[in-house]
Amino acid sequence: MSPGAVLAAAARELYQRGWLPGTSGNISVRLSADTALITASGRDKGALTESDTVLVSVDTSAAVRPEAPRPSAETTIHTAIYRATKAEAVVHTHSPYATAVATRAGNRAELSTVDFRDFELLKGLGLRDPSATSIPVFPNHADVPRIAAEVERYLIEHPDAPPVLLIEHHGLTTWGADYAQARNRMECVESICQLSLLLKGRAFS
Ligand SMILES: CSC[C@@H](O)[C@@H](O)C(=O)COP(=O)(O)O
Ligand SMILES: [Zn+2]
Repeated sequence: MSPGAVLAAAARELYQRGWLPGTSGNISVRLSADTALITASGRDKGALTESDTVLVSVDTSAAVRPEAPRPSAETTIHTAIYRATKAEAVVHTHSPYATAVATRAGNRAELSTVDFRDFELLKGLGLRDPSATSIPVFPNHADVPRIAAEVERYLIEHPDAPPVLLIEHHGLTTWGADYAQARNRMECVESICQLSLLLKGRAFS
């Protein structure tokens, strides 16, 4: 399968799980040192096809070909992650439990963190110490490049940060060495957030 067909099939699968409602969410894979393929903006992710993907520059976040569809509105966040980490794939969802945790834990104006401890699924995140982690929660600025700049600065200043970020009132982003790993991490975090909410308050200790 071509990278575009892989992205489209991935988006359809995440949509079926209920994690990309109402055209939300975006996925990208790195294709070379300076390029990544990302989902086009505003498309129904449950019906995505290969033609709904766009090649963008990791350096500028712009589409490589001017006639291409408009890339995701959140392309700058993906490219910030590619510049700041060794990620080869990035997944952004509006999965409900992670979004609820981000919204309860966040601070509208400033970066905060949410701490998780002792969940077996933390082992799915590739952490040096999987017994606990601190996930950053970024303010949901209307200006997406401002979110991206804060993400890039945080990841450069915290090289051991988990491959996960939350955006308040918005959603979840994970990344990994390939799409399968990024998606698997997303599923682990969504499940940890669900468990945290079931356990009421434990995510906010
Ligand atoms: C449908 S509202 C969600 C969007 O504002 C955005 O957060 C999102 O996840 C999808 O944006 P997109 O530009 O389609 O990649
Ligand atoms: Zn989003």
